[in-house]
Amino acid sequence: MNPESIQQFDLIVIGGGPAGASGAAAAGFLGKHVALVEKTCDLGGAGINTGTIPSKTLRETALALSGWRSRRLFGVDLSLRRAATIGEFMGHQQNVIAAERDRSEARLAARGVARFTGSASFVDPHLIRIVQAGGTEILLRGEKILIATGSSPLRPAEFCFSDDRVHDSDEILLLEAMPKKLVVIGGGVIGSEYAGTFASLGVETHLVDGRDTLMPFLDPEISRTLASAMAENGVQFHWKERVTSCDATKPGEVVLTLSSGATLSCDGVLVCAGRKSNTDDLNLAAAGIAPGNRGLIPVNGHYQSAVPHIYAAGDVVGPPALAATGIEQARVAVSDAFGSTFKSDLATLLPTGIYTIPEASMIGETEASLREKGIEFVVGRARYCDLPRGEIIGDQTGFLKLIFRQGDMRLLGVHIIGEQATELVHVGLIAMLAEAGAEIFNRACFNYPTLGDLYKYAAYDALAKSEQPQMY
Ligand SMILES: Cc1cc2nc3c(=O)[nH]c(=O)nc-3n(C[C@H](O)[C@H](O)[C@H](O)COP(=O)(O)OP(=O)(O)OC[C@H]3O[C@@H](n4cnc5c(N)ncnc54)[C@H](O)[C@@H]3O)c2cc1C
Ligand SMILES: NC(=O)c1ccc[n+]([C@@H]2O[C@H](COP(=O)([O-])OP(=O)(O)OC[C@H]3O[C@@H](n4cnc5c(N)ncnc54)[C@H](O)[C@@H]3O)[C@@H](O)[C@H]2O)c1
Repeated sequence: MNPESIQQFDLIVIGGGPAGASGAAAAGFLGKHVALVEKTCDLGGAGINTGTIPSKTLRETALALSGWRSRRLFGVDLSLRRAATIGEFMGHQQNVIAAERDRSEARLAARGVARFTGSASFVDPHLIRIVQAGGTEILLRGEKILIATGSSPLRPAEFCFSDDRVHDSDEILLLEAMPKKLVVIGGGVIGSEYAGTFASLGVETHLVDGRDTLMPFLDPEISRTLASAMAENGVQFHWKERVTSCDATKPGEVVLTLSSGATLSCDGVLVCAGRKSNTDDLNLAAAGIAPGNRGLIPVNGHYQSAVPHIYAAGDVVGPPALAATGIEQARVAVSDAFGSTFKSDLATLLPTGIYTIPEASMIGETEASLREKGIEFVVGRARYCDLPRGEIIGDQTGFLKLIFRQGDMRLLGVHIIGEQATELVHVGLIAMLAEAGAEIFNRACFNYPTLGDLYKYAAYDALAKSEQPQMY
């Protein structure tokens, strides 16, 4: 190819998911000449197309169709009296996805980002080849490069994904009929979220996990409460089990054999057994980058790879592998690449929001992490059902748990399960960023009746306990 036909950019972003789109927009905001290359026709990656947005929308649709939120309201029974159709279940998410893709395109256009469609790979550390659908090739040269190619579901060999009853978390969005009995493999975040969604629709739902604790990174009280709430919602757990074989040779039922020898027959299997980085097609060797385990690209605190002008952000660099964090990582990368102070570091406090039924959320320290560090603490709790707002919405299991440092009562950790947990956590997040303690909740006047008041009562609970210094 004639070198004059190679287009030059200040930044080439590979991947149009949350991380790539945010990095490209940030560089455009800084006045840089930016190209964004996305392999598929649609912007959005797992964030908009196959992960975050569809799964959250399906959950909300399932809650509405099943009348789940109103089933505990005295004298009101809006619970599902007929099976939801697949069309009812899937329709809303398709609209939400389309609207969010349009917003993402518009943001990039507003920042003057040039869009390319095709699969990108390295020719040399500055030169990127794009292969388009018809086989046409385009070459771009970038002063800086941001890799944001995301991740894909792991597909363990024992599952026959070629069968249309066996799905990963991408394919579940292509369901053409509602399963009667679904077995979800993996009680991580994806498996737990989808198990709750399907169970709330009345699908017989089984969850198989090799461990014996639901999401062990959660506060143990939250994890236990979540597991029992999910069981009450109809999820049947099979702990300390792995699938050793998946027989989909017969029509009708798929038969799964578990490590204990037990079998489970079902008409739907959803495998949520982790994810791997999308780096196989990038020809990273030509860039001088050696990926690690599951294809992860090693980076420093500014998301710079071993090759100084090449950055990587989002799922492709590994945990926490969230849309929330990928977006911020890409902004840090772009700031560093162009010497801007716009965003020098990733926030030290990163929330976790889990859209199970019920929701759970956390930020900061756990009791276990504080014990490990030898820091004395006081825990304050407030239950949804002890507040009028909790009573009004009929949330009988929800609670907020605040962890304060003994002595100065500075807030160190927030753990919530219940309605709006993923929103409520932000009150605690801001208090923690402001380095505030229990006193801020004493001073604050919250709307009444609200779930915000949980913070006040949990703080009062902790203040009362702090009179007797000990570890609670
Ligand atoms: C079911 C599910 C639910 C989730 N729920 C949440 C949630 O509630 N909250 C949350 O914060 N996170 C959630 N996540 C995680 C979140 O979706 C990811 O962390 C996020 O999408 C990662 O963004 P990314 O930009 O790094 O990668 P991706 O979103 O994976 O995007 C990468 C893009 O790069 C493109 N690409 C790959 N290779 C190439 C190439 N060679 N050339 C050009 N383009 C390429 C891909 O086509 C893709 O569009 C969820 C994930 C799943 C699967
Ligand atoms: N709300 C959110 O923030 C959100 C929602 C969904 C996904 N995500 C992101 O998606 C990523 C991946 O999630 P995931 O749930 O697929 O993976 P994961 O690694 O979190 O969980 C996988 C689970 O599957 C189990 N497992 C694996 N193989 C198994 C087997 N053969 N038999 C039985 N159990 C098995 C593991 O014990 C584990 O509990 C996470 O990193 C998370 O960051 C985030």
